[in-house]
Amino acid sequence: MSTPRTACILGSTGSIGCSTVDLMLAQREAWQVRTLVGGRNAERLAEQAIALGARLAVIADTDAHDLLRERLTGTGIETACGARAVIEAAAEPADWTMAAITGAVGLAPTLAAIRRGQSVALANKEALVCAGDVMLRAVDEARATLLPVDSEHNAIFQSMADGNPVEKIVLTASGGPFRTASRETMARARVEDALKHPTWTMGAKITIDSATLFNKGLEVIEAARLFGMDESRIGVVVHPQSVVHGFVQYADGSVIAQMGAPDMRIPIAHCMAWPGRIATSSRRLDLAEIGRLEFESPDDLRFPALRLARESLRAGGAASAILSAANEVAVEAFLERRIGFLDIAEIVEAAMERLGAPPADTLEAVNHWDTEARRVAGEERDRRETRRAGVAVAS
Ligand SMILES: NC(=O)C1=CN([C@@H]2O[C@H](COP(=O)(O)OP(=O)(O)OC[C@H]3O[C@@H](n4cnc5c(N)ncnc54)[C@H](OP(=O)(O)O)[C@@H]3O)[C@@H](O)[C@H]2O)C=CC1
Ligand SMILES: CC(=O)[C@@H](O)[C@H](O)COP(=O)(O)O
Ligand SMILES: [Mn+2]
Repeated sequence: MSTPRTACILGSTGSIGCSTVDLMLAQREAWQVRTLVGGRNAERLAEQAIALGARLAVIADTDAHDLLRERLTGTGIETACGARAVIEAAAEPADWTMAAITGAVGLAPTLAAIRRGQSVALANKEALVCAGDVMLRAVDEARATLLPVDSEHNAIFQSMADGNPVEKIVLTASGGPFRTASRETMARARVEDALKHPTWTMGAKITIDSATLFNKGLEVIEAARLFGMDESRIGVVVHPQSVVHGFVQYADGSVIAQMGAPDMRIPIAHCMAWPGRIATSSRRLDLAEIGRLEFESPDDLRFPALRLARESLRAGGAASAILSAANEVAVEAFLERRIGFLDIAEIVEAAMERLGAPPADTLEAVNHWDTEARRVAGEERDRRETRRAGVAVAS
């Protein structure tokens, strides 16, 4: 029997994290999970640490540490808490790390994992969007291997297997819950409506991003960074069934696509086994049962996110970091019912207009513009929230 590979899961308590834990439990003899990191969910983190026999469980929220310690008393599993402990945990030796913390807060731990120079399976797209140059430089310097978890990027990665020059890549988008909705319906959309993703089950932030199409915008930026391609060679097509995840077009006109059931355990398993493959119990595709695969162009008027993402790539510098940070602020405010659904893209556009595309080739600069974007987006959010409250009182 071969020696188990050691692993660390950042964001183990979330949607991607739980799928990764499932796969690791199904392959117990092949993996030794050393470190698990969660945000607030101490109960789930403790259960996972016990089930996997982890050595260390770290929780970002210091208020949740007592509960984590209590649940792990007598198990021999060490615990720690706070942002610094999360980064230190990510820097602990591990052959393979899953980076699945949501948002720019995942950047520092993901960079810490990259810097120790092993394999990092990247789900946390916001980190690559906000700090592309910094992250890719760190990958080169540490000779780390970055494996794309995001279903579309994993599909492209799998479809590029023959190493020939690529003419164009295409990412598919489900279109989200408002694919066929009118702008008026979208203006009135409630949190519950926006969280009804048609095909995937995911965390709240990415589910709202799918509804605005900012997820696809972030993914265009993610693809530009991962595959070193200009945005003009990265297409997006709406595909409501989420069966085809990405296409690669070659100079001879051939198009290679990857398909699979909409289940993240498939791309995660690909990253765990790469360059080999492992078995999963994920549902197999029955194309005759599905019957039809549809494709259509995205509507840029109802969904400005793709245009904004492309503008940010063309502008360069911190523009994509500003877009992503402002989007994080706006999505959080929408989930808290402080702003309307259409306000999300308007807040992002306003932050981009106000801050432009300043240089951002160091981590300090990225962090600075991330903070600035959150401040400016916060002002835009507050203005809109006040206006909404005024309208509500008047009516
Ligand atoms: N879900 C999916 O199918 C896909 C997700 N992705 C990307 O993967 C990432 C994760 O998504 P998803 O799993 O859906 O999100 P979830 O919200 O389900 O999970 C996020 C994880 O991050 C943890 N977390 C939050 N804040 C912190 C923090 N400050 N420090 C440490 N950990 C923290 C959460 O902990 P806790 O829950 O304990 O608070 C949780 O474990 C996102 O970037 C998303 O865009 C990409 C493709 C598909
Ligand atoms: C599973 C995955 O990779 C998500 O990023 C998914 O793509 C979201 O669905 P949308 O296509 O609706 O953005
Ligand atoms: Mn995706």
